[in-house]
Amino acid sequence: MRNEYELLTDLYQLTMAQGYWETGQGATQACFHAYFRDYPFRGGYAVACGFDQLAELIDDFAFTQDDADYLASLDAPGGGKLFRPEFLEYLRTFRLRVDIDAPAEGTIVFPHEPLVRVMGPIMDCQLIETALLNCVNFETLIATKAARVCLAAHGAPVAEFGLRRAQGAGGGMWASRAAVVGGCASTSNVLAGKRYGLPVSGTHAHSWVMSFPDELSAFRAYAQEFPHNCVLLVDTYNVEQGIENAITVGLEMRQRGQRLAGIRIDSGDLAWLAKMARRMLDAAGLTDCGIVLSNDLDEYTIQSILDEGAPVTSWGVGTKLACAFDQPTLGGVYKLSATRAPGQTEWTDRLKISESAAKLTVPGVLDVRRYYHDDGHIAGDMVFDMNAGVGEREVIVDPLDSLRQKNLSGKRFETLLSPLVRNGEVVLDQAHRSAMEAQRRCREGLASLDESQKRMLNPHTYPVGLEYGLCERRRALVGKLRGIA
Ligand SMILES: Nc1ncnc2c1ncn2[C@@H]1O[C@H](COP(=O)(O)OP(=O)(O)OP(=O)(O)O)[C@@H](O)[C@H]1O
Ligand SMILES: O=P(O)(O)OC[C@H]1O[C@H](OP(=O)(O)OP(=O)(O)O)[C@H](O)[C@@H]1O
Ligand SMILES: O=C(O)c1cccnc1
Repeated sequence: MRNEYELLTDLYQLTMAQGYWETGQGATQACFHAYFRDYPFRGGYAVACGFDQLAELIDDFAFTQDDADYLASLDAPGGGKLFRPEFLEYLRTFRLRVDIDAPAEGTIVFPHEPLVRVMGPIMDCQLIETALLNCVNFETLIATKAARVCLAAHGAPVAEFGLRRAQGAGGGMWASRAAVVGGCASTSNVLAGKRYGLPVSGTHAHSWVMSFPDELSAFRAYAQEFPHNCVLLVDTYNVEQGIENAITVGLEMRQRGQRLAGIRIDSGDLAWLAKMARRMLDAAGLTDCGIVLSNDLDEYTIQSILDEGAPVTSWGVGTKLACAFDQPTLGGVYKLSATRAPGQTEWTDRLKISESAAKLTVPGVLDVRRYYHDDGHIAGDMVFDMNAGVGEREVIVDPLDSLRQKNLSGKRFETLLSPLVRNGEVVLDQAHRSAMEAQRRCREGLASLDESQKRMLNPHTYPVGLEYGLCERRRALVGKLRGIA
């Protein structure tokens, strides 16, 4: 079945499109940027994600006769039809003509810098706005949550278990992929594994144990069936008794030349129980049997359990990861920053002024330079206008407080945005769209952050600023628009 992404939008995008088409305004070239304003989860970074989905959206974007028939059926509130038949006829042959640039998935990103740049006829740019924000906002949020959870786990593998609690099937699919981009070693979501090439993993449920006359026979049956990846859930009735039964089965497996891979504890005081389990397993000689913990975990409970010295081999994290439990949205926006009349070469700055400094937009056709210290840690991000370039003094100015400035001259840098779509065609090859490749990039990106930016409590704020000349230009434009310059 087609995804029908062309209709996965707010109605006003389509009514504006008809207006643009009718007035001839639709041919005006526009530049939009998607960005977010606040660090998710009160953290110190975010993990860019959702661009594979965005590429799929662009690939599939076409209005069918069925779409046109549906739109033709919509009544205008005051009477008559909402859409003109000539416009719907135009949509039938419409092809997107946008250029889209974004950082590679898995790149570490920060508030107030462009996460996606879209350029093309203004009508085209707006027709994709809602669906673009839908996938980039959600996936960036979940990839960031996953990175936080995995950092808290200190390298022990985290399996994503959230599908059953995710926000619908679509949310579950994207959450599983984004969780792996953010660092999860695997997902329990089989369709996501198939569709996105993610490692899948799993243990067994309490129902397996409950369906047998007793726990020991349930464990024995499971070990017979899955001798190569046997993780036994020990908390169906009594954890201590469950561990003893697992030990019995583990020793039987050893006699057959097999290994009990682990036990899973899914309730109670997980730190206390994990320590008890380790003592019992070691005393029985099963020192190579791992301990998997699950049950309503997130980065905070994982940190607390590890702070208590719990000997944990791996983690299963579901609900609080797949639903971004403590912050359900990233709040990313999509703002017009420049326009160009048909046939012209020069871009005209566009600015939205708001009483709140945080909501003042940035004009121009923007990109980001990421500067590095000699030791490989990142030093600061500069938002600059691609057409104006960067002045000789590589100074960034905090967009919310112009007194805060930082000189980045002489440091090594890279530019973050790279081509994803050109003239409506996806140009990023499949290899660069892989979730596992994005996971590697995310790991490297997290290693380039200072520890102070990764801590959970009041992390250090990373310097992101406007290039000095761009900041001055914005200041002048604000004055002009307010009639004070
Ligand atoms: N040592 C620990 N430190 C911090 N948090 C913990 C620790 N052990 C367990 N937790 C967390 O405490 C919460 C306990 O939740 P809850 O009371 O629902 O668990 P439970 O008693 O096992 O019941 P249920 O069977 O319904 O899951 C979970 O979020 C779990 O992750
Ligand atoms: O706790 P999460 O992070 O969401 O991880 C997934 C949970 O899903 C399963 O429980 P189940 O759905 O059977 O419910 P339960 O809470 O009663 O264990 C599993 O045993 C985990 O506890
Ligand atoms: O495989 C598991 O252990 C699993 C999968 C989904 C949810 N809870 C646990």
